Amino acid sequence: MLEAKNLVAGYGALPILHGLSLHVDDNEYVGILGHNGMGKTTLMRTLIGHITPMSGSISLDGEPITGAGAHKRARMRIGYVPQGREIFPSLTVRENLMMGALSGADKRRGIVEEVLADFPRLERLLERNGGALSGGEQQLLAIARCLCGRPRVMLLDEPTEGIQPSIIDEIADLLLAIRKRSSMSIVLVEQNLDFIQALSDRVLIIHRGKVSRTLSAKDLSDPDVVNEFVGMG
Ligand SMILES: Nc1ncnc2c1ncn2[C@@H]1O[C@H](COP(=O)(O)OP(=O)(O)OP(=O)(O)O)[C@@H](O)[C@H]1O
Repeated sequence: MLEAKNLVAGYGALPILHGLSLHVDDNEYVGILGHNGMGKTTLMRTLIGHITPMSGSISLDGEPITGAGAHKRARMRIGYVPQGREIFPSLTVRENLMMGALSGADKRRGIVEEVLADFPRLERLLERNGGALSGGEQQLLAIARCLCGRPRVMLLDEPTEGIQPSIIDEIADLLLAIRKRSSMSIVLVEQNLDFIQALSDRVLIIHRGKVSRTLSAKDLSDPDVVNEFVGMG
């Protein structure tokens, strides 16, 4: 459904991705692992349209979207939850969610309420400013805001970074429940091996700007594999 072919992308004249290809099917959750600085965030920013690749192509259902900006991609229902969350700190939780609904393709009334049904912790905080939430609550808000745009594919960049374990479990349970009842796909960049293993159908190892290997979630239980290909074990 989402397909990237031979992406070369980076900053200025310096490529960070060196011919990276990947595809994500409907309802598939694909994890991405790699050392710091290997280009995981650069990949996400290229997929969402913040970075225009120097060469290569990106398509959604066969339609080329390589040159389309982030707003068009949101309308095409590619959602992005960036590393560091980037919620609006001076807007309330409710207003943050309304912004997410506005940027998406589906402008139906009631979307915010539908999404909130999965986020009881946020329902209690609706009138609080985003900046006054804990890190974990902000992460939940960033995911909920993205879901308000009704994404077909959600790009999630290190959602567990700096988050308390109970909220990490909530996020994992929520994403697994969504997979059961919708066809949404996820591309998940993550350093937390337990989390990526719990959620991913396949895990791509990124090394020097390319996919160097594809692992099954089961492979991640093998410390030798993890040491060899990820160096995090
Ligand atoms: N705005 C920028 N301008 C120039 N170089 C950048 C910029 N952002 C990132 N880089 C460089 O691109 C390389 C890849 O960075 P990227 O953030 O994609 O890596 P990453 O795999 O996501 O790492 P991390 O796990 O640390 O977030 C790094 O060497 C980084 O210094």
